[in-house]
Amino acid sequence: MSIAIELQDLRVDYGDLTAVNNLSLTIDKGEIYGLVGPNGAGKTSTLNVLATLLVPTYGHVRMAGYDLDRDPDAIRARLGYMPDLAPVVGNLRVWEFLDLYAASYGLAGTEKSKRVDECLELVKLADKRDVLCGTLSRGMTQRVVLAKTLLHKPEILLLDEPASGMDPLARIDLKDALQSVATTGATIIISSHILSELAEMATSIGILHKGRLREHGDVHDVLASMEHAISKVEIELVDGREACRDWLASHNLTATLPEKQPHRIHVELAGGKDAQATLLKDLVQANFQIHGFQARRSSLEDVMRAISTEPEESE
Ligand SMILES: Nc1ncnc2c1ncn2[C@@H]1O[C@H](COP(=O)(O)OP(=O)(O)OP(=O)(O)O)[C@@H](O)[C@H]1O
Repeated sequence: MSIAIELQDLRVDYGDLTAVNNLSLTIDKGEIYGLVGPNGAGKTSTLNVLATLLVPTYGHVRMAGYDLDRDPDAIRARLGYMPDLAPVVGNLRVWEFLDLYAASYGLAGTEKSKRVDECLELVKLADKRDVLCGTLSRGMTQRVVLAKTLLHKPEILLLDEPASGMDPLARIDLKDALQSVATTGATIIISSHILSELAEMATSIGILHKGRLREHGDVHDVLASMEHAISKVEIELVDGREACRDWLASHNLTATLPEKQPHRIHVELAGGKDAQATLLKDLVQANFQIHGFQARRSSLEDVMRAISTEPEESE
């Protein structure tokens, strides 16, 4: 598979603040890559560099076969960028809005109207062709802007928080639209601060925290690689739930007591299977009557939280 985007040691400083810190990654052609991180992680700064809107402090960027520092115009011509909350013109019909932009890309006549219709098909909005942009829902508006971003057949699409504020159904429509765009061979980067939102759409993810890439790869591989770092267990006791909670607290383990399950305790552990086995052994030795001990799968948000609370790496 050929590489669409390559970053080497990308760094973005704003004065004393390092927003992106030696970021290196490669993204294959046709991938939907999710860049995820909490607020301030450096996602927008990274996307702004890729969109050629921000000159990095240092680092090497290669996109669509061109070096960013040598051929920014060649990259721009192959790039589609959709910022968060991109505007539409409310009193234009969907096709008119797209037609306007298609003309600005130099398309004319039947070629122009054909491309407008193709893009509407790609984002699954052909039936909204004649609707006024101002009457569309947020999810549909985002897809109209996506259609606009596709008009010039970009090889690389950069979408900053495209799903923010969307309800689950609108996210499914966006996911379907992105998947159909990816089948045309385009490479897509989408950013979000919500990992589960991206996991629905992305083929791979990179988790950014304080400008550094903490995990990177296939969504399921990232989860699996984190299983050694954190795990959750559900303990079911015959009785003595509060005493067990106090015992766990005295061993620096945080437990939650689910309200509707009076005999159960949820515990978060630093560590995977070994840590779970040790905990079970210690609980039995401390004479707690264990009725059940079940490891629970870490959610994507657990992974995110674990990464956010990891100690800082030294420079
Ligand atoms: N133009 C700027 N000048 C100074 N600091 C900036 C500038 N832009 C961003 N920052 C800082 O750089 C860090 C990374 O910001 P960035 O917007 O890239 O992160 P983000 O992951 O996109 O966050 P968010 O989801 O909040 O937009 C933050 O601490 C932010 O305050």
